This record gives sequence, C-alpha cells and structure tokens, in this order.
Amino acid sequence: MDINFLKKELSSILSKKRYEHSIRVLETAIELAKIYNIDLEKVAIAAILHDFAKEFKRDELVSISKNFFKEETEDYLDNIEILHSYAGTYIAKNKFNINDSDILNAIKYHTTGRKNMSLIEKIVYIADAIEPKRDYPHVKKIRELAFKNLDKAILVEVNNKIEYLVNENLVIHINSIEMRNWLLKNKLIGGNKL
Ligand SMILES: Nc1ncnc2c1ncn2[C@@H]1O[C@H](COP(=O)(O)OP(=O)(O)O)[C@@H](O)[C@H]1O
Repeated sequence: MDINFLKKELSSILSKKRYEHSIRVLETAIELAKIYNIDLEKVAIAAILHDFAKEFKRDELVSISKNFFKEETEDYLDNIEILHSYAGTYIAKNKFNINDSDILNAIKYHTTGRKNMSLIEKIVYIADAIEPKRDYPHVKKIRELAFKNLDKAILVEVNNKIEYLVNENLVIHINSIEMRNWLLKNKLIGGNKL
C-alpha cells in the first residue's frame, strides 16, 4: 500500500489541523514501531488512516455505525468521538480494500483501547495520545514512558483520560475500563507504582 497515496487521500478530506495531527501520529507510531519491532508498513497504514472519518458528519457516522457495527456501537450512538473510529475502519476496508485485521483493529480501537490489545493497537493508541503537539497534564511523562514501557504509558494515559471524562461528566467507554483492568490484572506494568 502506497503511504503517499493514503496521505493525499487524507489531505483531501481533512482540515489542515487534523491532517497535520495525523502525520505527527504517523511519525510517532513509526518511531515506536522501530523500538518494539512491529511491521512498519502495517503501523503506517493504521496511523495515517486512524482519523480518516474524524470530520464526517454525525448522520454519516451514525449510519455507518448502525449498519456495520450495530452491537458494538448501539450504546454510544450519541458519541461521535467514539463512532469515528468505527467509521474509519469501515473506510479502510471498503474504500482502501484493507483486510488485515491488525490494521483494522488498530483503527477501530484507537480512541478507547480494549482489553487484549495487540502491539500494533497499543502503538497507534498511544501515538495518538503523545504526538509532539499534544498538550495535557502528564503528557510529558506518558511520552517518556511510551518509549520504555508501552503498558505503563497506556495505563497512565487511560487513568488521565478517565479522570478527565469523570470531571467533565462524560460517559466512559467500557473498552477503556476493560483495558485498564486488563493492564492491572495481568501485571503488565511490572509493579503498582506509577
Ligand atoms: N474512552 C472514552 N470513553 C468515552 N468517551 C471518550 C473516550 N475517549 C475519548 N472520548 C470522547 O472523545 C473526546 C475527544 O477525545 P480525545 O482522545 O481527546 O480525541 P482527539 O483525538 O480528538 O483529541 C472526549 O472529550 C470524549 O468526549
């Protein structure tokens, strides 16, 4: 798959701001993929396409979700931030003929994460959270951790995200809770101290 072709397609559909974010996520994901020995092409495709549907209209996101991801999205149809990940997966599969489940899952779970995430899913998830222009409490620490201990970085990130969602009185996607419990339960973080 030609990454430059995907970049061009993306630039024609996204605002400059969101397109540039996607490029930074791509670059960050590639850096991480090199450290963690993950297929660079797969990571690149998932990272460049992760936000393809971010600026789709609500109606379109709801329609794709209802038609193609009915059970997975039925509790979240009013949350377009969640739906764009599913719509992105749909586009990857149907517009770009991507059938690789690693790539499709990395796009699908980039916002919420999930339990039993693969390495490529983790890399795209955390690259989205730590790309160089991200600026929120603890981002520096999460960025440093990502290059040393991916699971620990994700745990700190999801703790942070959950705290934000609670403070804003927003729904927390069940996949994020399950991902957090999974990381803790499997002691993937090597000790409890953060
Ligand atoms: N795990 C989650 N559960 C529920 N809502 C979420 C979750 N993650 C993100 N969101 C929703 O998406 C919004 C943007 O999330 P964020 O990760 O900051 O996206 P962006 O990549 O656009 O910066 C949040 O304000 C929240 O409404």
